[in-house]
Amino acid sequence: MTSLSTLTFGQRLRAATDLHGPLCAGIDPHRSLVESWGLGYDLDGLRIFARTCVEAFGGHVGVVKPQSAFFEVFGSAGVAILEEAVRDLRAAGTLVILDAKRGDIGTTMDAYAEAFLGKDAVDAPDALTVSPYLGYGSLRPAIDLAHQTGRGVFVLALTSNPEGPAVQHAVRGGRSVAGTIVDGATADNAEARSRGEPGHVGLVVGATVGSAVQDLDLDLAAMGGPLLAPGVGAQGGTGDDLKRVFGDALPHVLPASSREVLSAGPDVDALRAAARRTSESLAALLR
Ligand SMILES: O=c1ccn([C@@H]2O[C@H](COP(=O)(O)O)[C@@H](O)[C@H]2O)c(=O)[nH]1
Repeated sequence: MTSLSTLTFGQRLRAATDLHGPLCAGIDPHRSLVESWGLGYDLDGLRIFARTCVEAFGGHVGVVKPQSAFFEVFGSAGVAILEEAVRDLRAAGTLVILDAKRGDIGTTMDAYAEAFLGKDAVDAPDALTVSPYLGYGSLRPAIDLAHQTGRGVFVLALTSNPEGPAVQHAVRGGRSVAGTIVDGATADNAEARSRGEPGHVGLVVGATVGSAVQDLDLDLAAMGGPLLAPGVGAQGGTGDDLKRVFGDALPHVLPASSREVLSAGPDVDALRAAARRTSESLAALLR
């Protein structure tokens, strides 16, 4: 039997979603959520919140996306809790996309890549979200290192927030900014695509972006990598929105939902059941 660690990120992601469904469950310990679980908004509360999510999702949900910001708020001790969650989720067989949206000039990007995607990275996730707004090419160290270490990256293309279009829809030389990002990912996934396999470069396209994919003439189905779609649930994105936004790219979509699923906590069984219900209804819609 092939060991999981010899598989590429694209292959592992496909196996995880085939087994557990397409949901990417977020771990976003907002103050209001932590308090609604009856916990203090402090290190002890954060630790219990994270461990409860790990117990509910680990081995039961295919993909989990912790939001780094909510752990960084608590300084290095908060980051240690995040690292523990990443380690425990992966040990339970759940893929982890760390939502840290790193992006910088190439030489600094080298260091970010080593920190999160390198072979010696501490408690490294399976994939990292990255921001291309210093230019898609500035992400080269992360894209290449992820490929070498069997990990993935998710590049922001069309984000779910209302401020995104001002930058992402801008056109230069006849191509939108988002279009150049799709083109970059398509090129980086070409080799995997030629082998009929999913690529390791994914894109972030929000469930709330309306007709932008069609308006900007983006061929997401041909991109060859996964499409992480935040905005489902608390931001108003629905299953029908996913259908409208992604069209024939739907089979590649990984819908991400944090607050809506997390609001079923703190009971582990209730949290797990909410994730399972969401995943099942999304699977029926996407496949
Ligand atoms: O375009 C983007 C990119 C990332 N996010 C992140 O996803 C979750 C969404 O949380 P919900 O509670 O389901 O709204 C959060 O961590 C965001 O930072 C996004 O929403 N949109």
